[in-house]
Amino acid sequence: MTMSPCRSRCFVDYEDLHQLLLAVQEKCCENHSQQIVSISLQIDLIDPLVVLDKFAQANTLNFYFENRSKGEAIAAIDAVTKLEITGKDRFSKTEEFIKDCLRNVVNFGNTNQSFAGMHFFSCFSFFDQHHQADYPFPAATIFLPKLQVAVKNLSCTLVVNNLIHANINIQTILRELQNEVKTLQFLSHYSPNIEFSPSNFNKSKITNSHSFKHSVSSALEKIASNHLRKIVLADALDVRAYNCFNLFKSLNNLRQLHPNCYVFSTSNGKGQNFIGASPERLISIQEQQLITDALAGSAPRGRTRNEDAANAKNLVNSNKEKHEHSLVIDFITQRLSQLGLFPQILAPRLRQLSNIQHLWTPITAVVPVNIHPFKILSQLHPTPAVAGAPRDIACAEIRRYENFERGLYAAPLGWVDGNGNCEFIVGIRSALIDGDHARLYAGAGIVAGSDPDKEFAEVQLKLQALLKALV
Ligand SMILES: C=C(O[C@@H]1C=C(C(=O)O)C=C[C@H]1O)C(=O)O
Repeated sequence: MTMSPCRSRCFVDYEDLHQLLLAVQEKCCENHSQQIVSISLQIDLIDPLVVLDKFAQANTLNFYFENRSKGEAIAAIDAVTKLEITGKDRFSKTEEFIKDCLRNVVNFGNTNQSFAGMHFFSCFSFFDQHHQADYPFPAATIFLPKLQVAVKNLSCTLVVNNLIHANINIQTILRELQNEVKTLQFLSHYSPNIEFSPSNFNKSKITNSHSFKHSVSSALEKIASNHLRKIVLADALDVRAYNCFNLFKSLNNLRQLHPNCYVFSTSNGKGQNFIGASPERLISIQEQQLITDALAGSAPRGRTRNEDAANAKNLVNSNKEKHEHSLVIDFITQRLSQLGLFPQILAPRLRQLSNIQHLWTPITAVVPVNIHPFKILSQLHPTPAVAGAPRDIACAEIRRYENFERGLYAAPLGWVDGNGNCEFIVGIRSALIDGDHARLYAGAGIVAGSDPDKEFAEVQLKLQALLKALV
């Protein structure tokens, strides 16, 4: 038995792996079938963003997810298998896809590590059908990556997934793994030196300020006539830069400027990326413990400590903001209860970000093993934090008021493993990047008492914070 020391922490028993792959292939030949072999290895600490930069190609599906305050980051590169679909049953179809893959897997290596084993990466659009025919992402994408590097609590895990069948060359798989491990070993010594040099750009508005405020006033009339209680209206900003946007640089800026947000990026394999820094967790499940955020009601951060405290106090005491917030809590608890869960509402608190602060109420529940995370996603998305109430009426009105496709904006995006652990966030404060062009998105919740000027200012505040990170 040969042990190949490839780095200080990573030992791959290539002989054992070779035997396993041959045995799996033999079975595949007998049954005329395919099988996934998922190899998990502990490796030296490496920045997953550096991995994304090194391995991501414009023509592959890639995913990046980082939560600095939790000490977690994941890069997922290229797909072993994927599903891209549209339509109402997109959540149940993606659930079936995962279940099919899980029936067909053999694990190898260090499976007790955090983020070991198969993880699926997924993004959805806000609506299940696009009105813009050439919108570059499907309504649902899910993929199992070929290569995944994840960090949690300063420990780093490499997962390499392979599809084994009769015609695959096992030697090639082993050689590729050796090369990947070698490349990662080299990258672990690499510390990116990213200069912050804003590039030249031109901005153009999708909605002018007058028409956004007009939409808010019109929505307020509908709220006054009881047609609606809340609607979230978004604005988009188009930016054309002198050079192509640098994904790596933008993500690095985002994680530095918004250290307590989820920084994310997902690609469509055709050259477009959807990226952002979102404060809003849709669901996170760890060993059946679910946590979700009711996040709605906002105020800017103050320029001084006193101003900041005054803004926070006004926010916490505002009946209008509290009403906007409670609509989200009510919806989430109702939906979780309909699934047979028993939601617990934790104490309300403030979520203070670098530029803005929000009312925030975490809600927890225990998830029975027979309820898949995607069932919960399909129940919760979209919450009144990004759509409104009643939900269906709000969604129909959003289509009427907004003159652009929301696409992946304000929709679920995240990962799920084979044991029902997952983390999905809401893709707000986000941008669609296409070469030298970016479309930035942000919105604000409108309820009785909203002021069109203030709502417009809130959206601009969010857009400017994003723009600062991108260029
Ligand atoms: C819709 C967005 O944010 C949502 C709207 C908020 C509000 O209006 O107070 C607060 C948090 C989010 O739920 C966005 O940032 O695009």
